[in-house]
Amino acid sequence: MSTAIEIRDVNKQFVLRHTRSMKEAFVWLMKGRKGDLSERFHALSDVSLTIQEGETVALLGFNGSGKSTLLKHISGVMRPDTGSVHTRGRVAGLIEVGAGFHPDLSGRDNVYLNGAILGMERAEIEERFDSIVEFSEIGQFIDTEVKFYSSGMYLRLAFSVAVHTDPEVFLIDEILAVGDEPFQKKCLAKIAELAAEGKTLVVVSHDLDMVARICDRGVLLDHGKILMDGPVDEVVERLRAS
Ligand SMILES: Nc1ncnc2c1ncn2[C@@H]1O[C@H](COP(=O)(O)OP(=O)(O)OP(=O)(O)O)[C@@H](O)[C@H]1O
Repeated sequence: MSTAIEIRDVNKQFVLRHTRSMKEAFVWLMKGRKGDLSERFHALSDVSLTIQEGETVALLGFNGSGKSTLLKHISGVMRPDTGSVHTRGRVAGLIEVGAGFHPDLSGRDNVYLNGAILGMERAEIEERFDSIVEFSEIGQFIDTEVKFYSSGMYLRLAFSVAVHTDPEVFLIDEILAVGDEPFQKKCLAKIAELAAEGKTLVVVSHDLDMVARICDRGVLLDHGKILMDGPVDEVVERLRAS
């Protein structure tokens, strides 16, 4: 089995910009701009994680623990300040609803745009177009500009494009929550199918029962650090106990 995702010593800081009073800014200027008006915040601290091909991994933790930030590093939309992230094979991420979609274009044009962003050739998209639309159940709305879509409709199309790219690594953040129940079930069945085919999955969700069903391994994050890494049931139990 080979490595699908290799994360080594990743650190990521964000700058927290506070609103300052005129007085504070004046004092800061008078002191010769010493010190920093902004504060730095460690979103990820020395995170190392190796995920093998075919593993199904849940990133778990309380709000703000760094799960989405870590997933964005794996997808490549964020880069670490220090450390490295390597992935192998085609990566498709469902991280933010509507990301990679252009609001003024129709669903049809966005399938081509999003498919290209996810690394598909035009001929591949053409070949899979009908199947993408069928899975999404968008129907006649495929020729409507996506700015008129509901968040559930966005999700349907984005999920459908992503699974049709035939990714080796599939990343999913919370967003399934915006789909209605029948579509969520359909997505979960599709995700289980991908896992059974040996694809690598990394999932972020607060739905602990759902992740325990679809993932084997759990990684618990706390204040940007990995606190526990092991069988998903044990990690879920630890999270529930904390
Ligand atoms: N672009 C950004 N700029 C500044 N701070 C950010 C940015 N992105 C995330 N953060 C901060 O980093 C921390 C970790 O955020 P992240 O979204 O990774 O947490 P999470 O574990 O996914 O949380 P949740 O369960 O609420 O989705 C949070 O405190 C968040 O405010």
